[in-house]
Amino acid sequence: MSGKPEMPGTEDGKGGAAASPCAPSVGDALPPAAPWPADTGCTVLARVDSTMAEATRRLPTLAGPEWILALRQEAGRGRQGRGWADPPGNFAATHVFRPAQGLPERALFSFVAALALDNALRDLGVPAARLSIKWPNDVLLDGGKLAGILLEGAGDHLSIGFGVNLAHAPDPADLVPGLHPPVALAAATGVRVPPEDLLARLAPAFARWRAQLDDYGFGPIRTAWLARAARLGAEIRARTAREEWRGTFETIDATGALVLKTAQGTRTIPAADVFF
Ligand SMILES: O=C(O)CCCC[C@@H]1SC[C@@H]2NC(=O)N[C@@H]21
Repeated sequence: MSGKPEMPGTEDGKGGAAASPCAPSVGDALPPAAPWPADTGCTVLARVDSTMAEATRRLPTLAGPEWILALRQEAGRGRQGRGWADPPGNFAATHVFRPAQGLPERALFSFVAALALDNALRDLGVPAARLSIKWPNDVLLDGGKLAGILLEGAGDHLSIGFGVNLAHAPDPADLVPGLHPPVALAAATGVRVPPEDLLARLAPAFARWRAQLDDYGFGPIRTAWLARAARLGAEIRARTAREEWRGTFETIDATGALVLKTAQGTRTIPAADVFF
C-alpha cells in the first residue's frame, strides 16, 4: 500500500465514521505531508481513557502497526506512574507495533520517537531553533515542556505514547510539583495545529527514523539526537528514585544512557528524570 492508507477505523464512540485523519491535509499552506506509512493502520477515537490502555486492549486483534489518536483523553498516563493532563485540542496518540529489536534495544525507540516528533513539528512550521530535546525524549519549546513520550512494552509489542500541548498547557494544579514547566504551542508561537495534522506528519517521520534504526542501528540516530539535545555540555541534574547527580551533560552512549561528568567522576545513567 502506498500513499493514503485504506480507510482507517475512525470511531466517534457512536459508530459513526469521519474523514480519514491519516491523509495529509488538503489546502494547507505548508508543503504536503509525506505519504502515510505502508501497512500502518489508524484509528481516531472521540474519547478514551488512555490511548496506551486502548493499544493494549487492541493487541489481540491487531493486524499490523497501528496509530491510535484520541480527541479527548480522560485518564492519560505519564512516566514513572504519573498522570498526564490532556486539555481539549492537545495531541494524544499511541503507536503500537512489533519491533525487530529485542527487549534491551527497545529503549532506543525513545530517541526515534523524539526525533520524529521534532521533525513533525518543524514540518508544521515550528522554528527548529526554538525546539530541543531533553534526555531522553521530552520535546521542549523555548525550554518549556511541549511534549512527553511514554514507552510501554506488552509481550512482543511496543506502545509509544505521544502527548503534545498543541492548544493548552496543563493547569499547574494538575502537575506534580517540581516537574519541568509546561508550555503550549499555540500560546508560545501562534501556530495552531489540529491533532490530525500533527499525526499526518508524525507517522511518516516515525516510520523514516524507525527504518534508520532497523537498517543502520543506533549510530545515525544518536548523532541526530545529539544535534537536537537540550543542555549538551551544560550542567544538569539527573534524579532517580534513590539518588540525584549534578554534573556536565557530556553525551549519550551507544545504549542511549546519559553520560554525566560529576565532581566524583563520570556517571553513566540508564534512566532518570533530568532537571536544569
Ligand atoms: O510523562 C511524560 O512525559 C510522558 C507523557 C505521555 C503522554 C501520552 S498522551 C498519549 C499517550 N496516552 C497516555 O495515556 N499517555 C501517552
